[in-house]
Amino acid sequence: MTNKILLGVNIDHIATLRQARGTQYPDPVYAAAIAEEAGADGITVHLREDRRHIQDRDIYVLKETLTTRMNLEMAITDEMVAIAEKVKPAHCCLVPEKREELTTEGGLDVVGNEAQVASAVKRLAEAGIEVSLFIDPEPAQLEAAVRCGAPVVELHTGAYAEAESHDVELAELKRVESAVRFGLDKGLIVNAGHGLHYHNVQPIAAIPGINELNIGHAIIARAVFSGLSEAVTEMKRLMREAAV
Ligand SMILES: CC(=O)[C@@H](O)[C@H](O)COP(=O)(O)O
Ligand SMILES: NCC(=O)COP(=O)(O)O
Repeated sequence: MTNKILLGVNIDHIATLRQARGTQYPDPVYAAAIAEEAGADGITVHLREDRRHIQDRDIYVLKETLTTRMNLEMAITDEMVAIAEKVKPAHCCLVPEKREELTTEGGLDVVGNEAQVASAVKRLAEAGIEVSLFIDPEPAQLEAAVRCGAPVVELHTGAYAEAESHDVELAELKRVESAVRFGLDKGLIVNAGHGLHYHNVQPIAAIPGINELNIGHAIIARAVFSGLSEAVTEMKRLMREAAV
C-alpha cells in the first residue's frame, strides 16, 4: 500500500516578513501559488487574534485564488468562527492561542473544554467546513476529539521536534506513532505538524496511515536560501520517500 501522504504548506512566515516592514510584499498569496505549483497538497494559514502575520485580506484573497485547498488555523473565538463561516475554507484547524506566545506552545485542551469545542465543531461543520483539532498525542485528547464530533485531528509534533536528546526524540516518536494508531482505530483522520523540518520529518512521514503533515517555518526558512519552489519540492520528496 502506498501511503500518499499529503503536505500542507503553512505560509504564515511569508506574512511575518511582510509585517516586519508593513509593506505589501512578500505576498502570501503569491507564495501560495508557488507552493501549489511545486506540489503542496494544501495551504495552511493561521489567522491569529493579534494579526501578527496573516491578515484578514490574505484569507479572503486566498479563498478566491487557491487551486488546492485552504486549511484555516484559528482559536475558538466568536470572531474567528464568524470569519470561518463567512470564508468557508475547506478545513479549519482549531488551535490554542496566547498573545504572549512566540508560536503555538501546546495542543488544544479538548478534555478540559469539551462543550466549547463541540459547539465550535458543530457550527463549522454546519458551514460545510471539515474541522480538525490540533492536540497533543494523548489518548484522552483523541477520545475527547471523537466525543466532540471532530472528523480530523492534527497531532502536535513539537515535543518530538524540540527533543534535546536522541532518547527523548525516540520516546516522543513512539508517542506520536501510538497516537496515530489510536486515532485511526477511533475512525479519525490523523494529521501531524509543528516544528517538522528536513532532518526530522521522515520518521513522522513513515508512520503508517498518517494522512497529512502541515509544515511551515522550516520550508519558509529554507526558501530564503534556495527558493520556495525548491523548498516545497524537497520536503515533498523526503515525505514520499519515507512513506510506506
Ligand atoms: C498550530 C501550529 O503549530 C502552527 O500551525 C501555528 O501556525 C504556529 O503559529 P505561528 O505560525 O504563529 O508560529
Ligand atoms: N500546524 C503546524 C503548521 O501548520 C506548521 O507548523 P510549523 O512547521 O511552522 O512549526
